[in-house]
Amino acid sequence: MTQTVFFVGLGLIGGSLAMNVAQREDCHIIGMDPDPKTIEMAKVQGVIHEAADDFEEGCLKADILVLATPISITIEYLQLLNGIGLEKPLLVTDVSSVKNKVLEAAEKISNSFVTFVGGHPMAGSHKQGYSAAKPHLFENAIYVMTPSESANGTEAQRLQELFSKTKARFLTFSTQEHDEMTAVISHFPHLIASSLVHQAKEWQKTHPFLEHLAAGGFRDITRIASSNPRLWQDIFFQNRTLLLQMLEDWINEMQDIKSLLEKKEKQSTYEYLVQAKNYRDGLPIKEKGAIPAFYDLYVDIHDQPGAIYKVIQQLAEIEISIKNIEILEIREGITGVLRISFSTSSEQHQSYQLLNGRGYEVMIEE
Ligand SMILES: NC(=O)c1ccc[n+]([C@@H]2O[C@H](COP(=O)([O-])OP(=O)(O)OC[C@H]3O[C@@H](n4cnc5c(N)ncnc54)[C@H](O)[C@@H]3O)[C@@H](O)[C@H]2O)c1
Ligand SMILES: O=C(O)C(=O)C[C@]1(C(=O)O)C=C[C@@H](O)C=C1
Repeated sequence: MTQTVFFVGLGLIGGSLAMNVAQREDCHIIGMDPDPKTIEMAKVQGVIHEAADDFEEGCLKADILVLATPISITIEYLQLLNGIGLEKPLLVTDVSSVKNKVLEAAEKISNSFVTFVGGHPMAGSHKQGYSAAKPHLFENAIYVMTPSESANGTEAQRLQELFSKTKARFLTFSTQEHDEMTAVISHFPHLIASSLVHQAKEWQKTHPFLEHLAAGGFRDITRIASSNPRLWQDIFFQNRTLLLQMLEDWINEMQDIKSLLEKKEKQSTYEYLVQAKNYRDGLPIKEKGAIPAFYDLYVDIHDQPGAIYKVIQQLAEIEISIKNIEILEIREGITGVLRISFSTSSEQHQSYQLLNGRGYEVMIEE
């Protein structure tokens, strides 16, 4: 049976989800977005079948509503649902990175046709808008569901089925649990990344060459500071209480590290680093089903035309398929590092043997 899905907000997340739903044959998709170019692109690509200019108009036609707008706007839309004269059930979900106020607004909906199940696909990018959307964005990512009081397991199940093409892994948490965990592993790190960039900017005033050294580690740790500032302002203020608490903990921790350095406590400093390394190395990056099982190989290459092609060609000759390839650092005329990811450890080791044997500088991250 065909169901009508109404996407409000077709940016990075809404666009990527809609691309997955569009692969199904049982869905009619309506899209709404204030950006006319977005609507045009989504229509041309067959990601939406129809555009709506009005929220109410779309809701009246829909069986499922997906709110993929900035969080404060999502809350405003939820508040509008009471005033809409629905004549059939409407399953509502969102994609917000912080859940407490969204659920609060959803619990206030008295319209008996509406059931709300919160959602948060835990993958994204520092890019924004429909042009950055891609159907495989959520492959192997965790997709958190936060059902409201009135939802039974069936509705969450229905959404999982709707988004099954994403190949995400669905888990259910309470909003509190969700917001605490995302504060630690997503929102607070973002705040720190932005602060590190500010620190570098300050030091550049007295060290003009500094920006040219900002490669490798600095780039890795601050990539997310290039994200959409409006979106993150919203996230920080939606999760403000927890972030304030984490800042307190962080300041205390920085005081402890400062004291280790002041007192020249080399052994304790070493142990601090070892403990961090052990915890990070133990994160379930290679665990099947959690985050994708990638086996990485690092190959030094020279910044010369065809250098990357040559490496790939040699792997293709022995029929090794590459899952992902990334240039980590490449500066004019200097050696760069190619990170090649494979699906299996055996492909990783075979590639190591081959390239190492042919004189490449190769490293495996175990
Ligand atoms: N960016 C990420 O990494 C990420 C990851 C997971 C979840 N999220 C959540 O997804 C949501 C959207 O973020 P995004 O990254 O897709 O942002 P985005 O800027 O790429 O997309 C937002 C879209 O909403 C549209 N929009 C703005 N106001 C609107 C309105 N009044 N009505 C309808 N559409 C409107 C915009 O035109 C844009 O297309 C946020 O709630 C965010 O917390 C973001
Ligand atoms: O990859 C990124 O750029 C992200 O910041 C993605 C990220 C994250 O912190 O992991 C950011 C916010 C979302 O709510 C979910 C995912």
